[in-house]
Amino acid sequence: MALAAAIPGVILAGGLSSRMGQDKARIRLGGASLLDRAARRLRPQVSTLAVNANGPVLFGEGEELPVFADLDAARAGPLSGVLAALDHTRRTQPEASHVATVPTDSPFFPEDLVARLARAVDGPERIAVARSEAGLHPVFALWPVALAGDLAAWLAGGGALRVRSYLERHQAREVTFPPVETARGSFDPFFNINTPADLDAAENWLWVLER
Ligand SMILES: Nc1nc2c(ncn2[C@@H]2O[C@H](COP(=O)(O)OP(=O)(O)OP(=O)(O)O)[C@@H](O)[C@H]2O)c(=O)[nH]1
Ligand SMILES: [Mg+2]
Repeated sequence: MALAAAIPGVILAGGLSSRMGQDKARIRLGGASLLDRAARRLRPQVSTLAVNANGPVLFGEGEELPVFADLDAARAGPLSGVLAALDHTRRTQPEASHVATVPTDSPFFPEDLVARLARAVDGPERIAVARSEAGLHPVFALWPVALAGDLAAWLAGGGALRVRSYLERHQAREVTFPPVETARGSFDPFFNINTPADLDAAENWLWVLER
């Protein structure tokens, strides 16, 4: 199946950031917020861009984007954001077959993420998800709009909240991405900032990359 060229993108920023202790989307890394960084990186890869968040969103120097919240207050983890993304896409871009999601807290994700995931999609109900040496990265995925009803029923029916369980249920296609090579060694392109220590590590990799 040739995926329609136009794939919308959504940045998932609806979590609680409890390990960081403050909204991760607003945290600054090398002079830009994590949200602005994610937007800058995803923008060239998608047709339109929006943000899933459950509180106020701050666009610093970045482009102002449409924001939509979870459909209910359950805060059932990343799948709540995915469901909201499917609903948003169905309403705003009825012609799109899939929507791409990335989290707000992984500033180094691949610049060919969406293109490579799209090549793995072989049908209108196929999910494609990213993998690297570090493992599976369940929120870096292309989600079929056709699964909106199925995912809503899965969450409402008390289906497992783990994204992995939902990916297994639908036999998602996995696409493996290589490490980022630098003069100081390699690191995972899906490096994820959950804690203040992770932020320090990200500052170091950014410094190395900009050298
Ligand atoms: N919409 C929505 N997104 C969520 C929810 N929980 C997590 N996410 C998103 O899922 C992705 C992975 O989340 P984590 O980094 O594990 O969680 P977090 O809630 O942001 O941070 P912690 O509270 O420290 O776990 C991020 O993009 C989050 O914004 C939720 O209940 N609703
Ligand atoms: Mg995280």
